[in-house]
Amino acid sequence: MTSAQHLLADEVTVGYGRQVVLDSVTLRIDRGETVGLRGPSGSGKSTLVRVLALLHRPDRGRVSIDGTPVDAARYSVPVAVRTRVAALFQSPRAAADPRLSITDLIAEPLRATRTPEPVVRERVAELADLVGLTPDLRGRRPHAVSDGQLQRACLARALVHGPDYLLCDEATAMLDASTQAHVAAVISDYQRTQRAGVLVITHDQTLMDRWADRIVDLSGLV
Ligand SMILES: Nc1ncnc2c1ncn2[C@@H]1O[C@H](COP(=O)(O)OP(=O)(O)OP(=O)(O)O)[C@@H](O)[C@H]1O
Repeated sequence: MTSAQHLLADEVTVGYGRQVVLDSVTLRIDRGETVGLRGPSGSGKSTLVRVLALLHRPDRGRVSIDGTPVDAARYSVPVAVRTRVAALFQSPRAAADPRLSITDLIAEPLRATRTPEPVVRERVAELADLVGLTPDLRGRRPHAVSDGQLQRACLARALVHGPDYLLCDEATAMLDASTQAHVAAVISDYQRTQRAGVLVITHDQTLMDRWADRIVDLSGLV
């Protein structure tokens, strides 16, 4: 019997105060596929991403990774499990610590899991190359690079542990056309070569149609 290879939100319910945002929603992302998630503004797409990324614990229901249920929030989950899932959000400035250099930003998740420093340096250089960050940019801090360059760094950081699942929440929305195309291409290549499962949220219907293997509508997931 082959083991399950999917990231699953299973009958997940989330409310903020009295507002129920997700009501028993089930969504499955298989390894090797790109799922597009759409739904009206405010329908809970970002909330579902935070639940799947183990950043928000649902009120009911659960997330499972490759068939193993995850019942705790991110930092109570063992490293080997939580590093299987990474997320990339719309605003790199909100996600990046302004005190860190681009290199340290990418390295942060590796250092947090006590990776030996020579391995950190090698992996950061490899990923910075992959996302197109030239060496002159790597010592700069976030205020000294563009949004597009910072989002490339956030993508490198998201990939640094080699996640099996990557969640992209409007990750290319703030980027100019050429950076958007490059970031999307890096994610697609990663998805193919690592057989990763990818979730994409974008308001750009053309990009969604091109990128996703299948598209699910959040309003149809209850
Ligand atoms: N931390 C929070 N506290 C209170 N309410 C929240 C919080 N986060 C989201 N909400 C509310 O939950 C609802 C769903 O928000 P969410 O961002 O998940 O939707 P979305 O589908 O991603 O929207 P959009 O397409 O506009 O980004 C909205 O009404 C929002 O105001």
